[in-house]
Amino acid sequence: MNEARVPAETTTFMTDFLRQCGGYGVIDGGLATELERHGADLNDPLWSAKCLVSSPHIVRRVHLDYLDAGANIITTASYQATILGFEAKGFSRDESEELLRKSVEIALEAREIYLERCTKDSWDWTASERSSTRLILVAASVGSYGAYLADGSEYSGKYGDSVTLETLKDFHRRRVQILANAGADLIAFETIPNKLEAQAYAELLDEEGIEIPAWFSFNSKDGINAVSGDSITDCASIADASKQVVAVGINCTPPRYIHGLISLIREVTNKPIVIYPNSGETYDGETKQWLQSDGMTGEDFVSYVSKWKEAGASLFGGCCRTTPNTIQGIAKALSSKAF
Ligand code: MET
Ligand SMILES: [Zn+2]
Repeated sequence: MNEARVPAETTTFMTDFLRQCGGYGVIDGGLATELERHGADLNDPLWSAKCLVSSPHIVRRVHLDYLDAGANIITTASYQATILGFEAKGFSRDESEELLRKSVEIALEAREIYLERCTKDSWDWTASERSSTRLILVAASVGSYGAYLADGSEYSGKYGDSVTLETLKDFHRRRVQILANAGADLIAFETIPNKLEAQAYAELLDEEGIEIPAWFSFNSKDGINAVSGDSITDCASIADASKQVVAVGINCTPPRYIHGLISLIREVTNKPIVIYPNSGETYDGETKQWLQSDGMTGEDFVSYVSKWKEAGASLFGGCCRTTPNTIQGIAKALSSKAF
């Protein structure tokens, strides 16, 4: 680890942000599934990144809906945006890189529109003071190699023996560089299925001298391990060891597993814990449909947020199939508690 290159402000980036927000941060909810609710057809290897090409206005609209719902952090539509993915669609290398930048630009634009609107709408001094101090971060989403494969392997984490640490680093390198230089405040490495990919991200951040911080967020389907079977404590330890990682956690995982996972992660790190579960429904890759399963519903999910905060998490949002309503519920639940 080349600590000399990690800016001093990176170390305290998230704790400073959380302090300024009153101790916790609200993240947005599902982006891709919300784009679908707005009529986007994402049945495509690019998934949500398809909208960067076909309907950037819907992406901006959804970012704005989440800001209106109370989110302090919005994540870009770059989850499944990759240079190889765009090239497979016939875009040139330059055009592909431009589309990555565009994902960040749309989110920055939404933030600007939102803040401007707040200032205009404010009718008294108190309101304008409040809106001008509302902190909003743009997190550039990076989905896993498995997400690019678009074969559901971000939910198995099994890439086969031919995929090595170097394969993963080479796959993500240019994409991470571009997103880091596009004006985002941090990188959200999301739905990380295994240790190998976490290690690849940690090494990339270090070797490429990436100047913005990052969070690492894993997914689980048993409440103990990442989806690949690697233990969640091993995964979180890799995140803990990277100076540029400012929060560690779980996303796109059923709400019923979250409490236990927070406790496991807390055993190996003192970094802020980020959680943004999915709605608890399960995705059937064959039929391409979401199925309601037993356990918590979206409403229960919101009522558990304060428990998750007590267990040690400090950044809360939603993943697939959660909506601006979910985020509004989370924001309300947190603001009504005296923590
Ligand atoms: C499969 S997890 C997807 C995460 C991404 N940020 C989204 O909400 O679209
Ligand atoms: Zn998800």
